[in-house]
Amino acid sequence: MKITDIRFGLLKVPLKTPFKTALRTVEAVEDIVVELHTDTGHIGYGEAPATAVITGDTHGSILEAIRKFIAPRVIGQDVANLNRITQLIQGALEKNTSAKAAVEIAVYDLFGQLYGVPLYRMLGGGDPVITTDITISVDYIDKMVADSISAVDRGFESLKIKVGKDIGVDIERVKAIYAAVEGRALLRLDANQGWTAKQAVYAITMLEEAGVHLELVEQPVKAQDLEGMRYVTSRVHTPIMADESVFGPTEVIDLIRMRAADIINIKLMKTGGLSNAIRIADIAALYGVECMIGCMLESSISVAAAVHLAVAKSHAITKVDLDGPSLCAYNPVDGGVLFNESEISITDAPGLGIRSIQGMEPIAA
Ligand SMILES: C[C@H](N)C(=O)N[C@@H](CCC(=O)O)C(=O)O
Ligand SMILES: [Mg+2]
Repeated sequence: MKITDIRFGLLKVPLKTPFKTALRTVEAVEDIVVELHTDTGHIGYGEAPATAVITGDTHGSILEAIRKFIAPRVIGQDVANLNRITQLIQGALEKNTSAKAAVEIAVYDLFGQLYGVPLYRMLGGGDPVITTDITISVDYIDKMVADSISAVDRGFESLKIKVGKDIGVDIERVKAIYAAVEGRALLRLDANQGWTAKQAVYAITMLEEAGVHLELVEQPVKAQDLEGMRYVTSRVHTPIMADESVFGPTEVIDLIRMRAADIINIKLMKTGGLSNAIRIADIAALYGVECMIGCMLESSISVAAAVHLAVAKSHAITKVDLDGPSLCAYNPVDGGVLFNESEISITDAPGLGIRSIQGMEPIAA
């Protein structure tokens, strides 16, 4: 099975409700879809969101990186040589992790199709059902409490509460939500870099002393502030998770050696796809560090790849934040992984199992 062509589309799917973090507010998923065509007629699918405030990637940069640097290396390659292709993709240019991820995901999809089995089995197998949390956007306290109760009523047992806007209000936000859902859901906080190290220690300590149990706090301080991450991690009881601070395997090794976080959030759009995500899960497991699998604002195309990875690497990936498809007003994908509120399950279809994608605008190759 040889890769013969690469095609692009723009996928726009409105969100059920605006997604608000300390970094940005978004009303729709607007992602670049990549199709890899082959001489056997099989098509591999990938997807890349333009999360400029986190990865630096824009629609323009994703398309340019693939057209000029990645596609010339990938076209003509035999899908059976998976490791050679992933090396070609990763070595095509620096950074541009979302572009690399979209193409890598499509190659792994084809690799599964080549052997006629779902991707997670090619990655080592596992139990093909996982449970995700759901994000509660940062907002007025009453709205966040109502959104949290509604999520718990829909069956979510883990809530990812966005904070990082105003330290005093953040503490009140979390106390109010905890009082409303205590015993029905675990709370994870994500400050998306919105606090200083001292503010983070203050807020987390206040919540600990008030008896609010938090499963973890994600990325309390600026991405580059690894000393700040270590400062917070060493001063609170609540586990601290690194998200924007770590993209690839070498950063993960540095972070673990510094003891700058207790948990790592792996996202395919930060790692450049599955090959580095697999490395991170294996490195973390070696050091006995737990991982979360997360996503950006992505539909069920690229999130499907993250689900397959989570199933195959469940010894290392113990926490799941793959709520992108649940945040969308509808699922544009026919086939693929099944997203049913908190429960995500994989079918027996080969690769990612995607049959077609509705409502894409074609983009010239
Ligand atoms: C969607 C997911 N639950 C999430 O919160 N992901 C990111 C932010 C993604 C974005 O801004 O597009 C995170 O910070 O964990
Ligand atoms: Mg995060």
